[in-house]
Amino acid sequence: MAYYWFKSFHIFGVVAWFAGLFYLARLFIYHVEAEMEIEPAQSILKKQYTIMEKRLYNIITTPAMVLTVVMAAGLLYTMPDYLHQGWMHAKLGFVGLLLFYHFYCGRMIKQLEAGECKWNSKTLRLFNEGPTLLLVIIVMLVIFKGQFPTGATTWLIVALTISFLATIQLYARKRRLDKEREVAEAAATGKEQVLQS
Ligand code: HEM
Repeated sequence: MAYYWFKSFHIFGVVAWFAGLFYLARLFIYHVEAEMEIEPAQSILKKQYTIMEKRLYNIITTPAMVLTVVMAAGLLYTMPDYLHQGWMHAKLGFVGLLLFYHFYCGRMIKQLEAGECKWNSKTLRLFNEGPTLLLVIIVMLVIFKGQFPTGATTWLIVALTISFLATIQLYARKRRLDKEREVAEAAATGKEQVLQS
C-alpha cells in the first residue's frame, strides 16, 4: 500500500514541479522583454516580475521538487530492485540534469533582479524547451523501462510531436516579429509627432 501512496504523491509533485518550471521560464522571457518598454513602465514591470518569480520558485516549484524527490526515495525504498536496473540509472541521470536546470533558474532570478542576466528572449525560449525535453525522456523511461519500442507507431508519434513543437515555435516567432514591428511603428509615429509639434 505504501508504494501506491508514494507513487501518487510522486506524480502530484512532478505535475506541480513542471507547472512551476514552465511558468518560471515564461516569466523570464517577459522579464527580459520588459527592457523594450519605456520608463516608468519598464521599472514597474521588472519589479513585478521579480516578485512573481520569487514567489513561484519558493512557494511552488521548490517545495514540489522536494515532494517529488522525497516520494521517489520512498518508492525506491519499497522497490529496491529498481536501483539495479539500467532504465533507473538513465532516469536518475536525466533527473540530475533537471535538478541542475531547477537550481540554475534560482540563480537566474537573482541575476535578473540585479540586471546582470546575459540571456535574450530568443535564447530564453530555447532554455524553456529544456524541461519539456527532459519530461518526455523521463516519462518514456519510466513507462517503457527496459523495452523501448522502435516500431512504426513510435516513429509516427515522434514525427507528430516534432511537427507540433515546430508549429508552436513558428507561431511564437510570428508573434515576436509582429510585436517588434509594432514597437518600431510606434517609435516612428512618436518621432513624427515630436517633429511636427
Ligand atoms: C528523484 C528522482 C526520481 C526517482 C528516484 C524516481 C523514481 C521512481 C520510481 C521508483 C517509480 C515507480 C516506477 C514503477 O513502479 O513503475 C517512479 C514513477 C514515476 N515517476 Fe519517478 N522518479 C524520480 C523523478 C521523476 C521525475 C522528475 C519525473 C517526471 C519527469 C518522474 C515521473 C514519474 C512517473 C510519471 C511515474 C509513474 C510511472 C508509472 O506509474 O508507470 N519521476 N519514479
